[in-house]
Amino acid sequence: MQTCCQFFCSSNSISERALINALAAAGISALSSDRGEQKPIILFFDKFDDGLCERVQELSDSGTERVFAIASSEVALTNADTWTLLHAGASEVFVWNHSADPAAEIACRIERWAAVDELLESPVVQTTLVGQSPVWKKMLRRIVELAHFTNTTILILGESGTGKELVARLIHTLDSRIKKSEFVVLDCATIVPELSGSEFFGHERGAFTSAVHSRDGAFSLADKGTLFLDEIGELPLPLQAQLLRAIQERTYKRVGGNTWYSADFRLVCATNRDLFEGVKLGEFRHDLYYRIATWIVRLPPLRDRRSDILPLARHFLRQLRPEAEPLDFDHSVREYLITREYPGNVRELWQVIARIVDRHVGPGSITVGDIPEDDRPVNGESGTWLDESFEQAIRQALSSGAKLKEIGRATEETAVRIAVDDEQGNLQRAAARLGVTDRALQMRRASARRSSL
Ligand SMILES: Nc1ncnc2c1ncn2[C@@H]1O[C@H](COP(=O)(O)OP(=O)(O)OP(=O)(O)O)[C@@H](O)[C@H]1O
Repeated sequence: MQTCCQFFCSSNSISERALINALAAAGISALSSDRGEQKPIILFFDKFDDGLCERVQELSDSGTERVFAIASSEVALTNADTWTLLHAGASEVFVWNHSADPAAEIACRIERWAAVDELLESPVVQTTLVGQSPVWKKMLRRIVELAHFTNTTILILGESGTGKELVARLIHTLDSRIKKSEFVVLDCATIVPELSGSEFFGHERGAFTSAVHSRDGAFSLADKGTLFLDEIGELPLPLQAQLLRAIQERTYKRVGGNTWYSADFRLVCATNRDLFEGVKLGEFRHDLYYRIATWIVRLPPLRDRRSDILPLARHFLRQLRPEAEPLDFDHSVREYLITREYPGNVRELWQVIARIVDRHVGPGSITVGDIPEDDRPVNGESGTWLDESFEQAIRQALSSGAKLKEIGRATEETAVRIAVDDEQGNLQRAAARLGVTDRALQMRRASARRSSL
């Protein structure tokens, strides 16, 4: 498979041509100039220094998601440097001669990343889980990779309404096991303790008074499929003990039976609780925790991905009016949706849109009059952006040594980025929101790009 990357060499010990030839032999065509494309980038260096780190940071901040930092020799890279580069945003850091064929190693990684990105952009992902914000995409990329290339156990953490169940279903959909079977959901918050054994393990006929027939439980139903234990943080301690063996060994006995059965399932659990805190408080068994938390994925709350609000709102609008002509929100409604608080996260946004749709009539855009009275901001609620969190951010900037010019520039750049993201790249609309001309916005963006290079 022919793959492509950008390539920057600041090494004197290996010639750029020799590296490009080695990469080409492994099927990677390396472009040595910056074409502004979102290709993986290889930074080849002789010496770790602050400049290298800043370069990695800039690339990663500007949206380049795959950066290789490759040292020409072991002396160029200490362990501490490796971690510093990873924290700055590098996806991979290694020494060129760490293996017999380093170019092939790079090719393997690029190939995997390309496969993950292809899945990420596929209709099955894009039409179920809406969101393009960097924090969301980063999380989703991890999910997609785990779902498709492994059958590992995954614990999904996140506030209520952040999409945990949807993500669990996506994991099942993308699971590449041959002969994959069902997605089985068990809500641990609603299990009646007396019937819990039967719910999980099934029962034999006559196992208890109402057991007139034998019955399969969740472990059996999920055989060759996925078992999703929702709200696992609500599971009472005695039940946690009962589940240990079945989860560890994938074997269980039905209630009232003596035969051991085995079930081959992928386990996905979700909770909005801080499970690790629960372990410390003795509310959640630590041995169970370590069995379900092979991989932990944290879903961001909606307030941390505000640029996804409008795309989500438009997605719900289409879902709620499948037959109708496409509609959009007018400027004030867009502003309202973006700035409103959503303690119930995406579910709350869905409900707001559902209420707006209930009220809307006519073919024109959705306007503020469509927002139900109870959802409208009370007087004085808008314009509260100069609040404590704003002060806190400025305080942090000052205490980390940032000067007024730098703070001003960062604030402007952030406002521009948010407006452009919120308006999905429509520069005219972003300029109108920012109160500048299109041309002024374009110039600002160009100068921000230049200063980040
Ligand atoms: N990224 C998303 N794209 C589209 N719809 C979403 C997204 N995230 C959540 N939703 C929708 O929001 C609602 C809540 O999602 P879901 O039930 O998966 O959340 P949850 O985290 O499991 O909630 P809870 O903890 O309360 O069970 C659903 O209607 C779901 O379809």
